[in-house]
Amino acid sequence: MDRIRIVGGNHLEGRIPISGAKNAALPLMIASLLTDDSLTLENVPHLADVEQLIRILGNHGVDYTVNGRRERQQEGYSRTITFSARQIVDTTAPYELVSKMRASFWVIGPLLARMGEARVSLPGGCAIGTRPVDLFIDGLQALGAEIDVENGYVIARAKNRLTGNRYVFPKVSVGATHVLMMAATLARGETVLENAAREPEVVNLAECLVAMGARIEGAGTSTITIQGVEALSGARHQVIPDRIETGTYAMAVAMAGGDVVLEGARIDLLQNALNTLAQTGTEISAVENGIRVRRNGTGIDPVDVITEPFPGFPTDLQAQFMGLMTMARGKSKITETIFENRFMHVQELARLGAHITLAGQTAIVDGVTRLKGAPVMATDLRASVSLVIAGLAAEGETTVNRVYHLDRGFERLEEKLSGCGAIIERISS
Ligand SMILES: CC(=O)N[C@H]1[C@@H](OP(=O)(O)OP(=O)(O)OC[C@H]2O[C@@H](n3ccc(=O)[nH]c3=O)[C@H](O)[C@@H]2O)O[C@H](CO)[C@@H](O)[C@@H]1O
Ligand SMILES: C=C(OP(=O)(O)O)C(=O)O
Repeated sequence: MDRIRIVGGNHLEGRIPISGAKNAALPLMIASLLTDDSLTLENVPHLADVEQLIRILGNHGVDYTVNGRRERQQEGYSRTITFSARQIVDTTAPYELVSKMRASFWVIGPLLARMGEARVSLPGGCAIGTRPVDLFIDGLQALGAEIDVENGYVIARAKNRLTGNRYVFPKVSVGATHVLMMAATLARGETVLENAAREPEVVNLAECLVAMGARIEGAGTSTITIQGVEALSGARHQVIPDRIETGTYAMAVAMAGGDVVLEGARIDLLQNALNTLAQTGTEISAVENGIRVRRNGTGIDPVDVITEPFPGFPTDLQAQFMGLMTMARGKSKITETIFENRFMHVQELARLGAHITLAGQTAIVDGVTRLKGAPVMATDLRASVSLVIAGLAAEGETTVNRVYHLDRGFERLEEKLSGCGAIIERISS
């Protein structure tokens, strides 16, 4: 199993290219199931989750070409991939595939809308908490689907096409918003989704669906209106830059000190997190085609955060921000409201010398003046990168084990950081 070895202490100076967003690419790839035409996606990140979803879509009959070639490209950052679901050969998404990646449950929306049936394994829990699907089921039922849950599978049928309806989400769900929006594009009549997620990834998906011929208004607000159409066509669409990768490297610069331009990053995608980072004493400015992040010689001021749906502070940056706060000049409170078990990095940060106590959904971080390198274990995607951030400022050597978590969501992390002067390498074994 690969490990990442870091020797802390170097400032970061230079440029880091920001990749396409994992959390936008995955639903966009799934949207290819809605049409028998080709969907070309530009700026698709080269990540384990993307490769896994290619396998899952392949099981349904989706073919793909990478930059015009059938084989997967070994070199290069984010790629252009064309997906073609000319024929859906299987409407079942089996446990063996869905259990490997939670987002694959989302195939239920397009399969049901296009084929009138879908049989999709329940995703089950994951390290950061339970991942319920009640809102997906409620919402699809509101569109007229008949749904049974049997033997760990959600079996959905809509033999006479889905029918538009008004659905009010009882709580904000990014995944259920993606799925209901995709399903409603092919439903009969109008669907109004209220209390919908406003995340940039929802907007990116809506724009792609519109390019495919869907009629959608209001994406990015909490009310999305969709007029169903008979069929969707192919399109060419670009994945937005990854706001979580952007925030992660911004926090890495804040932690290690230095001056880095995040190339291709967009401030509007993570205004709240950048405002929070600015309060720590980090300088953030817009530059041509990117964001400049600087912290030189000043200490890190403590700032409290509460994770919230967009436009609030994202749960996917909570662990990284906690990594930064471990060396702040005082106490900060970090409250997680989205997932019930997203604090597994606390124990590992403590191994590096961090002082953190947990009180329910809040972590109280008492900043220390130095961290010391140690072997640590990645427990989930964002937790693992918080350990990398801490390792960049820790004295001596930190080894992050179970790097496959990082490979789900960070393209060429060690190359991007070492390109800015960090001592970081992957040790393959
Ligand atoms: C609102 C929010 O911040 N969503 C995050 C969530 O999206 P993801 O789509 O994974 O999760 P949801 O947005 O659906 O979940 C938000 C909340 O709703 C609950 N829920 C969800 C579906 C359901 O049927 N029933 C239910 O109760 C979840 O348990 C959670 O507490 O994780 C992603 C990966 O970390 C993040 O990128 C998203 O920003
Ligand atoms: C936890 C994440 O992904 P997933 O929801 O696919 O597990 C994430 O992107 O931080």
